[in-house]
Amino acid sequence: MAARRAASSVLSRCLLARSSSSAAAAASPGGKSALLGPGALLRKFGTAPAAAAAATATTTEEPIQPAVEIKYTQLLINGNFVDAASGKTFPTVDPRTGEVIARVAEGDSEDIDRAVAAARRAFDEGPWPRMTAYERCRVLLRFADLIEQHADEIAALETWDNGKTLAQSAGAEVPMLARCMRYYAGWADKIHGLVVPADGAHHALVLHEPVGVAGQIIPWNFPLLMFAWKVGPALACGNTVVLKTAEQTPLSALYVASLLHEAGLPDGVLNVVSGFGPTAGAALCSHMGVDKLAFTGSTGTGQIVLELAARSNLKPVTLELGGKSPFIVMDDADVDQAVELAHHAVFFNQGQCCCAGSRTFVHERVYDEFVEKSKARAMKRVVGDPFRNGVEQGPQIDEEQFKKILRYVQSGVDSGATLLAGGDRAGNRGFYIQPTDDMKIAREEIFGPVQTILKFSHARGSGVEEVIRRANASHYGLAAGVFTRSLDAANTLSRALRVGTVWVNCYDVFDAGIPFGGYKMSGVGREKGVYALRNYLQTKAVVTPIRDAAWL
Ligand SMILES: NC(=O)c1ccc[n+]([C@@H]2O[C@H](COP(=O)([O-])OP(=O)(O)OC[C@H]3O[C@@H](n4cnc5c(N)ncnc54)[C@H](O)[C@@H]3O)[C@@H](O)[C@H]2O)c1
Repeated sequence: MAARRAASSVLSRCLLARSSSSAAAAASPGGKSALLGPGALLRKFGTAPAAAAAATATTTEEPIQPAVEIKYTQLLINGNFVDAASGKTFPTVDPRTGEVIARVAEGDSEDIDRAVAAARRAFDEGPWPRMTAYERCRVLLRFADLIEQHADEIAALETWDNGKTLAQSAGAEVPMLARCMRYYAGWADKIHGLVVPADGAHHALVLHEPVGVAGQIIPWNFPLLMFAWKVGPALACGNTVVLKTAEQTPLSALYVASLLHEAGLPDGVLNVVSGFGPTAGAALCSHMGVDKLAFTGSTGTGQIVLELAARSNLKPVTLELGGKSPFIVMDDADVDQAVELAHHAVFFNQGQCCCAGSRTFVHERVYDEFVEKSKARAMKRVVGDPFRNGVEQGPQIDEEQFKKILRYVQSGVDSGATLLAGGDRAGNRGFYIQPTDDMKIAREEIFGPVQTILKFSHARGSGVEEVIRRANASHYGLAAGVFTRSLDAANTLSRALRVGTVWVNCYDVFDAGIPFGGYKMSGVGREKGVYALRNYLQTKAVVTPIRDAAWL
């Protein structure tokens, strides 16, 4: 059988459900809660008994050989693929097997120096900021065409290096990369300033200029999308770039960067350095020759990035950080649809999504039905080789993340949970749990396929204060989902939630034109849409006297 169904290996996603007997707990905000978790496929990484059993059950087949050649493993500096100055390399690993796909040049501070120097020259002396905006637009449009021509290879590379399903790479991420590039190509010749009607006889112009050299650091969960969100607006505005990719997923950015040069990008405009955070990443953040930083990753690293930027040259920083997003199901919701949407909100991309709807709040009137159906849906989830048709969930990115997810589930157990597993474990199908909102698993970002289902209540027809308060009781504020038939509830919730995106009766809609970013510790600034252009533009006022003005 191509893809093994979880029904035959239900330990791959356990259900941790709170005992229903406690009236006190049901009445409390922390109410009845359930956890659906982890469905990882990691033959070499399994440790905890439940997850290890699932991993073995789903990975007995030989991995499918990806139909793509690894062409680029060196750093891209000044238009050339080169070795690291140190000569060092590091392995990039197939998350299906733990085996090495390729060894990749390991950039560090010396390579960052080389890349920044190339970007500086390309900005100060090169044609990119000086060519017409329409010419820049055409390079980006040609790049989008090349992405589509090479879509199969790019998608295969992404799935191989990251473990996400090929269906997702080919059906969503590669098309979104091309779409995002066309979106920003369209902006290139529409960036213009203002004329201000100043007091007195002065001609006051506001020019929007490129910032200069942009340093960009991206994570491993959406390597291509993060490339698009960073590189697209920076290049459209006429900047040059040094991009530091995540050490777990260096391959796809190198491939598409080569296509961007084929599309006509001048040398030095985009430099790609593979390497680790504390070495290459920190060097980029601290570099005196970098004029702007854009970072996507965890909140903890974001704090380091901001500090390094402040201590060096005070370069402005955009941060896209972690989340613990609420998904709110009201009592008027169609439960079947809500279950499906909530399932995708949290399990999409193996749960490795900054905006994963990982705190599912469900109204008490539909809670039991919701939990039952969510359990059935999670049990049905197809875990397996991400190259196989029909597989919904591949492996987690690496051993570190896999173990971290299991530790979070264990922390639920340590907080008084009883494990409920299913299927083959007759009579001992999992853990029942009594979690509250204060549990670590309901507060911290797990970044894995673990769903926390929390119960809330309010008298029908009255306000939604309780769920608003609990949903907002987080240091994060990235996104939220609201599932209801009531326009009033949707309007109230979407204004009250302190988050950067509210999806109403939908989730994970990532149009290139819609801004994305976080409140609170989920980030600073916005990416995508017209808002991302602001990150890469300086504002200059030019004032000249007007002699004999016909009008002011
Ligand atoms: N808000 C968003 O748009 C968004 C999107 C995707 C992912 N994320 C977040 O990213 C995180 C997952 O990614 P991760 O585990 O790779 O995060 P991470 O912070 O560990 O790494 C992200 C990037 O930062 C680099 N880095 C690490 N230490 C550094 C340092 N000291 N100085 C400079 N750079 C350093 C890494 O090499 C990597 O390229 C999650 O928290 C997720 O929520 C946010």
